[in-house]
Amino acid sequence: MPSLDTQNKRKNLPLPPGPRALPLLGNALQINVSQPWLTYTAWGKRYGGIVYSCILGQDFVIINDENIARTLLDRRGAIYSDRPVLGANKLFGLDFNTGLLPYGDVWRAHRKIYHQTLRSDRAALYHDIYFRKAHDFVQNLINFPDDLEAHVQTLSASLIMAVTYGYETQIRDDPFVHRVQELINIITQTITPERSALLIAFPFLEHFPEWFPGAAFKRRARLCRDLAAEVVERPFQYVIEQMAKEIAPQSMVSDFQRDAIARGEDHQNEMVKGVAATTSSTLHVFLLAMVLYPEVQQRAQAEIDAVVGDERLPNFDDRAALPYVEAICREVLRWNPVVPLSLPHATSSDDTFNGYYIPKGAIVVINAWGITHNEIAYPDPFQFKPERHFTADGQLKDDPLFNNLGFGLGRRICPGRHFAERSVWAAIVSVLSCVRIEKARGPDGREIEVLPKFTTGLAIHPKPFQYSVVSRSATKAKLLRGKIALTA
Ligand code: HEM
Repeated sequence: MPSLDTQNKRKNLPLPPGPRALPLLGNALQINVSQPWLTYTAWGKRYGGIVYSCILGQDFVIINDENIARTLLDRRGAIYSDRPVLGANKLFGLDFNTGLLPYGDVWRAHRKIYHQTLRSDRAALYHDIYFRKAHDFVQNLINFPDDLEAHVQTLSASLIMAVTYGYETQIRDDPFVHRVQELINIITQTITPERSALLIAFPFLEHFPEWFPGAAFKRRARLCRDLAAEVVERPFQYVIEQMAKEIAPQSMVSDFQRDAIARGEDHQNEMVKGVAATTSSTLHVFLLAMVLYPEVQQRAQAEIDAVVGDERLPNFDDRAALPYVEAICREVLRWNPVVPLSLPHATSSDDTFNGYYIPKGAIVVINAWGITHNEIAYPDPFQFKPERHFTADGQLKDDPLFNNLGFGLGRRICPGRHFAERSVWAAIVSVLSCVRIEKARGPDGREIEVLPKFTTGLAIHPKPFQYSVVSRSATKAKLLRGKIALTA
């Protein structure tokens, strides 16, 4: 049942179709809370590309169709670029985060910084760093194959720390990487729009004491606030101290601080926080796919061997000559988008679309998972098939990685996508070039089957699975360890 406000304002226009709602609760009980994208995909099949639902009085518009998503978010950006005001953001000390800011001047100032430091030509300046970290990652995989989760986290957090703050993390077990990861786990598992609808509906929950039964989220909130303050402030202070001593290496923060000082502006600390989860989860998905699809791995390795040979490691100059590796990167984002419902958008004014009324303040959910699992656009959607990204005459489709729906849409599209797609490509091509990822074998010598299972939340990643890592070439292993020069 729509909120009273919505009912009063919609005049004669219907809301988009959707499931019948219960009084007060709305559709709250019909949603699979741990995997809401499954519910939304089922609703999409029944009601179409745009669906209305209501949870505890909060309007939700769910988009299950890429064209509709692009029409509304890309072409009507002035209406569809807000974020829902989620009580949980403030409670968890995350209201500083660009991804959660309302559409307005503060958000614009954040985006300007991202644009200055992460747009395509700037992201290209970090090529050395992407590969240096990718090579550390492959070495970690070879030396400590049981610690996959720690390695993907180290890779993504250390990339971000190096580029953002000029801070070199340890190759393994960096205490700062652990803190960032703790924060990310809380953010991605606790703060979903569906859970936050509870706080919107029952704001008094915020005031329950921490010891109150059922108020466990308040304890997590306090932990999250402390972590967020630490993760944001500590590295920023590090840069400021290094700058004062005139020994700060080049980084996004130091560059930006120098510019800001030159322009006489206040110092700002609005850099990348809490985004490491997406890059690491993407690599996690890639490794899972390689264990499950050895024939895909073999084909990619044959392509790399033919182009790169055994005497050097791949670099960005090889990219155009490796279309199958490119298709693997696209398929990783399609097969299991790590932010399955993107980040929720919200409408900042009323709108009409195809004769439907879209209320102001509605939470707009892009069901990226549902769209990339549509059987018509992607036959056999659960199969990992890089071949689907080629045209019938064998050309890679004109659909570059940085445009992938997995990076969101419209004015809130991921500003880190150029950085992310380059660092993910560097890691994927380095892994494929140097090692084979295989199923692990049990004591009887038989392969251990892998059944893909995922965590839940705003950003998801595969649950631990068993695999083994086999070095493909002694020369490349030496190149990785830096014993011989890295390029031919
Ligand atoms: C494979 C890696 C990544 C994926 C799949 C990804 C995906 C996304 C998605 C789906 C959104 C929401 C877009 C929308 O609302 O329509 C987003 C937003 C965002 N991403 Fe990424 N991202 C990745 C890496 C990064 C990196 C490396 C950075 C920064 C260095 C970054 C910074 C951000 C920021 C700041 C936002 C919020 C933008 C806003 O609200 O205006 N992301 N990302």
